[in-house]
Amino acid sequence: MTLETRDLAFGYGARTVGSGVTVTIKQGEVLALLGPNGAGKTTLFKTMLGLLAPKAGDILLDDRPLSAFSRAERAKNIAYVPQAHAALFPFTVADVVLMGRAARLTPFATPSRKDRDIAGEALERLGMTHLATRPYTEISGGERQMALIARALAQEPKILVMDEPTASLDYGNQMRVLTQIQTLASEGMAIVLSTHNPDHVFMVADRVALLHETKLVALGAPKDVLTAERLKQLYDIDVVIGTLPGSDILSCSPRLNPAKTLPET
Ligand SMILES: Nc1ncnc2c1ncn2[C@@H]1O[C@H](COP(=O)(O)OP(=O)(O)OP(=O)(O)O)[C@@H](O)[C@H]1O
Repeated sequence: MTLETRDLAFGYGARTVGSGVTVTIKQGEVLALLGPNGAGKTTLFKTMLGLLAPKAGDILLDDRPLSAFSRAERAKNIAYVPQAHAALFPFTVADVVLMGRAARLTPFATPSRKDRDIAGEALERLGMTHLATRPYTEISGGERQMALIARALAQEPKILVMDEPTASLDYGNQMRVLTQIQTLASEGMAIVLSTHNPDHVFMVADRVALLHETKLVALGAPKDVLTAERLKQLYDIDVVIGTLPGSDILSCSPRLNPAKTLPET
């Protein structure tokens, strides 16, 4: 299954946040989206998911307009992991993950043994089984993030869209989630994720797209796109990029500049 945007413009009300985004995400591929705070990554994702109406352009799922798919059909194919927010209702973690099965149930049907097993497997995959009976309102932000990833896996989607999936996770869970992303892609899932960490892009992404000043300024293999010049352009930070002894994965070493002040927001 492929998800494609053609000359997509997106935004809120009268305001266009970004435009001219043309990209195709294919089965088995990890595409990372990188861009400064406020660049429009979440807005682009919500538009690609059909949660926000496009301002211009097209979104196609397997060459068919996304708008031609029912909500249930979309949910069977595409799962979304939003950034974790404070929860309102004290569902257990197991129930939150089971909600990922909703798109696969007929109206008013209750989840079957199989649905519970799949939700249980998703929790296990992320090492979350010990939290299954805890209220979702009484776990940490990082644990909520992991539960939302498990919920998306329980949905058994073909395409997974993840908004900063490692943002609130400890170092170990960041690597566990990145490992799962790699495994899911090798099993054929298409994954689009946003991140603020270029090292994570080098670790798992096949391609990276850079969103800057309302445009997609670059799209390609991480080693070609994520250069010191580009990162300077995006973040106004000097970095050295290279491989450490014993590793064949590129990583960034930023240089701190005490003379620099914080930009005004
Ligand atoms: N609900 C909204 N209504 C109007 N404008 C919004 C809304 N949500 C976000 N924006 C604005 O749209 C722009 C893009 O926001 P968005 O959340 O998509 O950026 P982002 O790249 O995901 O940022 P971050 O890296 O900080 O999460 C920002 O200028 C933001 O202030």
